[in-house]
Amino acid sequence: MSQVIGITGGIASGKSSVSQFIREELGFTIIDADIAAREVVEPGQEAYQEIVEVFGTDVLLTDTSIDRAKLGGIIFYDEKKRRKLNGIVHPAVRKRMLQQKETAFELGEKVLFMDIPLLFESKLTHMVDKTILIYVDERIQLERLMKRNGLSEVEAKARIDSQMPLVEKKELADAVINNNGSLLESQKQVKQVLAEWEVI
Ligand SMILES: CC(C)(COP(=O)(O)OP(=O)(O)OC[C@H]1O[C@@H](n2cnc3c(N)ncnc32)[C@H](O)[C@@H]1O)[C@@H](O)C(=O)NCCC(=O)NCCS
Ligand SMILES: Nc1ncnc2c1ncn2[C@@H]1O[C@H](COP(=O)(O)OP(=O)(O)OP(=O)(O)O)[C@@H](O)[C@H]1O
Repeated sequence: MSQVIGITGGIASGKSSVSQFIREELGFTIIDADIAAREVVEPGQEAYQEIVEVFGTDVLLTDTSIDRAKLGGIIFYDEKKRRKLNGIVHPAVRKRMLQQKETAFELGEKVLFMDIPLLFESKLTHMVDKTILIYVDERIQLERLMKRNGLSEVEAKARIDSQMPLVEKKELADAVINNNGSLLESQKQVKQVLAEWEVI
């Protein structure tokens, strides 16, 4: 029987690092919502035009692509605008991910993973059979986010605060990977969970 496992977490909690391990070391397909969200806003795509209509040409770079830093600087500080952007981008992302899932299953894959940051916030659990949460304490999340994106504490905090707290997500997930430690320790936990679920 085919199965979809959802990987979720918070911004900079380690989803991509864990997904990379599952793809490269364990050999599974990962469908990534962040990548889909980039593709559907490329010039010429449906969501692109809507973003320009709502947010104006101010959020475009000179090559006409979306200025992600600028758009982020708007929507992470304004819930109304964030909802507006989500309303434009999320339906297109869901559609794209479902197409990718169909293709993978048609190619004979039995288990695949979807990396969806806003799985619980957007109530997308119906898209997956089981959920794995990549958890970190908020202090570590803040530090890793500031470092990776070169953000100030205020900027990083605004991004974290735009999401459901990871302690709340813990209650909703089928399995929790504690990524406070090294990546190797997290990889061990992932293998343990997948072995318990008889996926590997
Ligand atoms: C605001 C945008 C332009 C900023 O782009 P940027 O390249 O800086 O960030 P990136 O897309 O890589 O996202 C990084 C992380 O930010 C968080 N995040 C992104 N969008 C949102 C959102 N609307 N609400 C809460 N958290 C978000 C996620 O944890 C995501 O993994 C971009 O994130 C975006 O278009 N967001 C709306 C679509 C969306 O919700 N994407 C997330 C999953 S579908
Ligand atoms: N166990 C770890 N130890 C040290 N650094 C880590 C660990 N896990 C992840 N990181 C680092 O923390 C940052 C965030 O990790 P990653 O990009 O995997 O998170 P993410 O959840 O995919 O983030 P986002 O949703 O924002 O794209 C990266 O710079 C990554 O190298």
